[in-house]
Amino acid sequence: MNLILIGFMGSGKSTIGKLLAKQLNCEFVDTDVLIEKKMKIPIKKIFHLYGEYFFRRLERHILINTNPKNPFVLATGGGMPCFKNNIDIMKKKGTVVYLKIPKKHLFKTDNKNRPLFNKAQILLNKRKNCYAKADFTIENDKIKKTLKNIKKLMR
Ligand SMILES: Nc1ncnc2c1ncn2[C@@H]1O[C@H](COP(=O)(O)OP(=O)(O)OP(=O)(O)O)[C@@H](O)[C@H]1O
Ligand SMILES: O=C(O)C1=C[C@@H](O)[C@@H](O)[C@H](O)C1
Ligand SMILES: [Mg+2]
Repeated sequence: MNLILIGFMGSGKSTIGKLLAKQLNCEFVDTDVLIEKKMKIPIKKIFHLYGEYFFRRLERHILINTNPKNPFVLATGGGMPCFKNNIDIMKKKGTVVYLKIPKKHLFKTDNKNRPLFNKAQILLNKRKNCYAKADFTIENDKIKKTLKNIKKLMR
């Protein structure tokens, strides 16, 4: 089973994705990491130099062209599912899980390297409907519990 984690910036997609892949013994792919490797500069700089639309197109290209041969866990960028029909592409590639940040954690994480964080509340409202298209929603309160809950979905 392929798992695709979506959710707002700082919701834990990369953290949970990495741990989950280890526990499930499958491949872990993080689209933000792939983009930084491809461009050889941090995401913040990509936004600064080329703008958001460039980044979104690059993200979509990475999504379409990332097709691991083995079962995988894919951690995505926070805005990826909400651009064009990316969410439909994701749902064709695997089971999409929306990692929801509990209200008490929202805005507490270190987000200085996330270029869009200053408009976080507006963005979150805009993206709610898109995130709701995921196959499942899991609240990421405690890491251990989140991992357990995601694994339950796979039984
Ligand atoms: N359940 C949790 N409880 C407390 N801290 C958490 C939890 N899940 C993740 N974190 C922490 O929150 C921070 C953000 O997590 P992470 O980088 O995995 O988010 P992300 O969804 O990948 O963000 P982005 O969209 O910007 O890539 C990290 O410092 C991580 O250790
Ligand atoms: O929510 C967003 O739009 C983003 C989240 C991060 O994962 C990165 O993809 C980038 O900082 C943009
Ligand atoms: Mg991440």
